[in-house]
Amino acid sequence: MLDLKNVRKQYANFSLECSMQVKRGSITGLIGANGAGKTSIFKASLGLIHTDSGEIRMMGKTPQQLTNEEWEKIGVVLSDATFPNILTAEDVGAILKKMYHRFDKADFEEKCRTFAIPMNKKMKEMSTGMKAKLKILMAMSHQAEILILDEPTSGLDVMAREGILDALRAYMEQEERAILISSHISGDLENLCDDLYLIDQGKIRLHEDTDVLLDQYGILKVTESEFAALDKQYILAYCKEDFGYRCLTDQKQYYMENMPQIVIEKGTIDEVMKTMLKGSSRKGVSL
Ligand SMILES: Nc1ncnc2c1ncn2[C@@H]1O[C@H](COP(=O)(O)OP(=O)(O)OP(=O)(O)O)[C@@H](O)[C@H]1O
Repeated sequence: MLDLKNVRKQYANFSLECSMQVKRGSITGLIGANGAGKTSIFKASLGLIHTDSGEIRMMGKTPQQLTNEEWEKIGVVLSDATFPNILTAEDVGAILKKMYHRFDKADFEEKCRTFAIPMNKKMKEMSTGMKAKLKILMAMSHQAEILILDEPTSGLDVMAREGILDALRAYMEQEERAILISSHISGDLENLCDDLYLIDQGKIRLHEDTDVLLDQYGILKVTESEFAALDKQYILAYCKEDFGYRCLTDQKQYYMENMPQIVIEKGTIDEVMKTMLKGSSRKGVSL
């Protein structure tokens, strides 16, 4: 559905180098710290920024080759793009109806009610959460085949976030759809996505099925002497801690069977990220 191959973009102090895939029928998550390059990937995928090299294919075409009809099949949330803030949700609905053949007004209004978005309040008078929800509903309002959602849950409280995640799951009930979503709230992605990409300083550091990540990845917490004796063949990254070393493995079972004395914690996304990112920093060393 969306394919990025060796895409490169050089800014003065930042270099993006990325390959990734979003498949039909799946939700792909992109996770990374502030400034890691998430928005740049979203903008490149939509042809909104020029890239220096590499291939980008959205539904088999470059962004420039997409027809208006094909653009209608893409629903987008970008943090710095929205309608003028003097418009109300009702005005937005009227505009979307003109823009998209497949805009479903009744469904849009129903969802606005469900998510407590007032129809007649100007966007500039709405809360941050209301505006965030409205942007997601806009992206979902025209039966798009792929949703490109850059930090859509940012600014939402727990209940609103859960509601939106449920709406995204319901959106995926129709086959052949796909979602690319970024978030810095790893719990959101852990519970929603089929596969995850971890990006750091413009590079994809890890790509894994979420189930595999949660089942097979683990964090080994070892003392200095345990670390010295550790069989490191399945250690992906490690970093120094006060107690010794924190090591990331994608073969938790191997260490549980062969070194039962070692403390092994579940590989939550936060733990995996922390170890991968620290492992490349001054404090630790990547293998
Ligand atoms: N137009 C630009 N000119 C120069 N540098 C840019 C430009 N746009 C982005 N950058 C740089 O590219 C890097 C990645 O930015 P990007 O917005 O893609 O990160 P991000 O992961 O989305 O961050 P955040 O989570 O804070 O939104 C940053 O260092 C940013 O300063």
